[in-house]
Amino acid sequence: MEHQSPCPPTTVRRNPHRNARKTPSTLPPRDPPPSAPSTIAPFPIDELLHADPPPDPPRKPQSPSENLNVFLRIRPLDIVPPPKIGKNPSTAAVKKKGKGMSPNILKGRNKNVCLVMNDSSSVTLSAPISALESKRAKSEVYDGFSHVFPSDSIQKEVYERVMDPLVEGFMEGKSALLVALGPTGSGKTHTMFGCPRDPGMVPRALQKIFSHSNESGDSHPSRSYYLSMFEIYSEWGKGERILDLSPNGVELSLQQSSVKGLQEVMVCNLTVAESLIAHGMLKRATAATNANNQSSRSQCIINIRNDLRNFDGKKEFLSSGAVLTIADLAGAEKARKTGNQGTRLLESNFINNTSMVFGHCLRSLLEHQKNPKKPLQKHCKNSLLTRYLREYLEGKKRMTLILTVKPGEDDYLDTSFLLRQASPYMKIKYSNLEELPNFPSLKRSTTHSGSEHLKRRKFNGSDSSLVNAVKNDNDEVDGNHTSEKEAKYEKLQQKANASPKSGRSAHMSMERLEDLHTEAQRARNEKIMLGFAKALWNVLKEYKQKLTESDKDAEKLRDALRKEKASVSKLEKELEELRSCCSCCKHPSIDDSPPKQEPFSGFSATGPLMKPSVQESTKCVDMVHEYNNISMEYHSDTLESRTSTDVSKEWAKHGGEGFGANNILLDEISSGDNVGSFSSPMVLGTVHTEENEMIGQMVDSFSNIKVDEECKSFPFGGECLPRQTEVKLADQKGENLPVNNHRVADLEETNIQGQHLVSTIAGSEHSDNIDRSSPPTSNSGENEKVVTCNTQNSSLSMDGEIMKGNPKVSSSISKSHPSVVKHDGLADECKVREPSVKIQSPASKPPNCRKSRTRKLLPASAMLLKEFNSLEIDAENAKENKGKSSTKGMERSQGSISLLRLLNSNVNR
Ligand SMILES: Nc1ncnc2c1ncn2[C@@H]1O[C@H](COP(=O)(O)OP(=O)(O)OP(=O)(O)O)[C@@H](O)[C@H]1O
Repeated sequence: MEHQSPCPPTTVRRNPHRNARKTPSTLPPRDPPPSAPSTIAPFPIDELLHADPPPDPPRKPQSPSENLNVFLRIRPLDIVPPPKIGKNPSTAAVKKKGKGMSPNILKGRNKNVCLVMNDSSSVTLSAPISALESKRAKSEVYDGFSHVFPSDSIQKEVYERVMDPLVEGFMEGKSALLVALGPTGSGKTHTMFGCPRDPGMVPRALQKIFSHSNESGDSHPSRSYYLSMFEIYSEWGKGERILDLSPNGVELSLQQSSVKGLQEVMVCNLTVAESLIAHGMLKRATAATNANNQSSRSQCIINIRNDLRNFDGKKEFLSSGAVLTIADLAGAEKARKTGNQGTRLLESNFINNTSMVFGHCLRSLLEHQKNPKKPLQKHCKNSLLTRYLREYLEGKKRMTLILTVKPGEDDYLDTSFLLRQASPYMKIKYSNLEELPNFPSLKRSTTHSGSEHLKRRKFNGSDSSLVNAVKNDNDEVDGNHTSEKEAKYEKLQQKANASPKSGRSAHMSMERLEDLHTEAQRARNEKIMLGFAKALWNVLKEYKQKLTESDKDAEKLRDALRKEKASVSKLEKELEELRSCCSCCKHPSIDDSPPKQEPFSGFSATGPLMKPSVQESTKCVDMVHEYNNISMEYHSDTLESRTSTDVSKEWAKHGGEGFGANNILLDEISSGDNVGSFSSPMVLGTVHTEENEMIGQMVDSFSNIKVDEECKSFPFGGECLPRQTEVKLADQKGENLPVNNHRVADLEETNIQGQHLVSTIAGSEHSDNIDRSSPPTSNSGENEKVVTCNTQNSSLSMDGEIMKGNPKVSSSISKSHPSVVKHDGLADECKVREPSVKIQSPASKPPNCRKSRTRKLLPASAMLLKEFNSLEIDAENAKENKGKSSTKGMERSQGSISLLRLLNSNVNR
């Protein structure tokens, strides 16, 4: 029974291509595709899976004008799929399988594929039935790949096609970048790193590099390589981070397009390099998902830098600074397929976002190249990966892409997405960038338009004169000429483009041109550094100037401070001297330094009141002034310090000259101006010596005298001349009499002024209760009695009032004269003086005392008489006492006698 063979279920009639892209016309012509019809006839899938790949086209040398190389690698289909997370408890066993990275191909288990290889540069993507919305089949042809690696391709083949040209270029000094793109589990990591049994691109590249180095080790001893490895990851979705995958690597940061702090390990042999790579792979973040049991969760980047230090003199190596970069990106993944949750889901977002940004950058570059008016979008700044690969993504450096896909029907959407996204990249064109690496002028110009790249690429540099001109210009290090050099270089390129030449001479010229550009770059760097140094120098100069000014100001301040200190010390010295003088003044020697005629302001002898008296008075007036000074000193601050000896000496010195009535003092006292200060307890309370006591008594006596300005009876000068006449009379009458008795008797017997004088001495001028009826006596004893009686009366009669009026002053006075009370005569005098002082005190004065004051001065002779009496009493009492003061009293008595004699003689004259 013959059965009609049914229509094969796997036969799918697909619609004609809708989005299939023809090979770009700019691509080099490839071998005619075996069969790339627009409509694919139904064919068994087994044929597709197990059919031999079409013969590879002959390998052509990479043209400088070729487009972006995009390779496609199809992962084997029959690999044991990873167990579902959480459903299979034996995950560890599965992981162990996966770790072995040996494809466990289950032949015939899943023969439904969606991607078939048409030829070495094209594939056809057929949508599975389940994915079709309608019954109409859908297939897409993607052509134009640099090469398509079938599922059974081996690592070596991939390396030779993809990596080896880059390594060779790297060895020649050309930087290169290889990026693996593809959905999760598509074999990116396997392609890049492989396994020990089947190493991937990186191990093979290292093997090639070091084998080449070993072969030419003797001739190029200066060549060295540095390896660095880092990953960009996202932890808990908190942004991107960079981790150094080298041993002792730490977290890094990205500045501009360079990773700051990235460790570069110098590798001198393959073993070291492989161990570093293995260590980095162990350190790299991976996790198991439903799509891949060891899924990469980060973007891993490996840099191999070729550092060529010297030249061998024969061959010129331009590999200095060339970097070979290999990037294994984490594959885009769908949460539905991976089953990611939580952290894995956040990582998926980061991975998908990075892949999307990467694609945006390349698409923007492509659009910009198509239409130069369209600006290059700045998508690179949206992720660390694109920022790091910015120069590549902006078309400044050549890069290579290898796409890994899974051919299964289940992976149709992922594969379709990747092919649709990446197939346009094949149209990205590169100018001759690799031949002119790291040229600043070129870097700037490439950002403007792609047409300039073409111009540079066509440059053959055969015009040696122009090259020499540029070289000569480059010899100048002056940075100002660098821009001119660059301009000349641009002109040079334009002229060279106008007359292109080919062949070996053009290539050599290009190499020389590279040297010139290297020198130009050096000069530009020097210019930049020179400008920076100048700016820094200017700033330092400004700071130095400011510092100098500040130092000057500080020096001025220091000088001023020194002066101030000197003045302060000087003042302190003066103060000390004054203090020492004060202490010395406590024991002044008047004999050695007689007081000068510089009256104290409050006791000035040259005041308006005293002027007429000075002119008209006799020497006695001068003596009064003399005493004025003495008294001034006495009352200023030497009152308490002057010893009896000093006073006696002064007394003896002045003899009859220096002793006299202190008119000014009297004036001041009687006017009440200085009563307060004069009668201050502080001053008077410090008087303890006999001399001070005596002087105090004298001053007190003076204070009793009131100058009657209205009566004009001042005895010595001016208006008081009548008194002086009366004094003369008294003097004429009592020549041989004792001075005291004579004076007192004369005064009391002959004129009213005498009585007035006596009463004034007694301080009874203003006292109404003084007994004025006491009869005067003519003998000395009576006189003395009268005086005593008068004084006693006055004192008795005054005491009560005064004590009431100013007990404080009275108390102070009594304290200041403690010894006076012991002697009757002196006590009487004191009793007389005490109330008189009190009478003159402000407290006892009437309110209008100052306006209606009367000044009445005693003749100096009267006062001297009074004092003389006291001295006599002192002399008599001295015998009863210890005898010390008697001698002094006698001296003073003698001085007083001589003084009185002199006074009398002056008066007589
Ligand atoms: N060409 C191949 N031949 C044999 N096995 C392969 C091939 N490609 C991938 N595999 C296997 O597939 C599994 C996943 O591969 P790999 O981890 O390289 O995928 P991936 O693209 O890096 O995934 P992810 O993006 O998640 O890291 C590995 O077990 C690997 O051994």
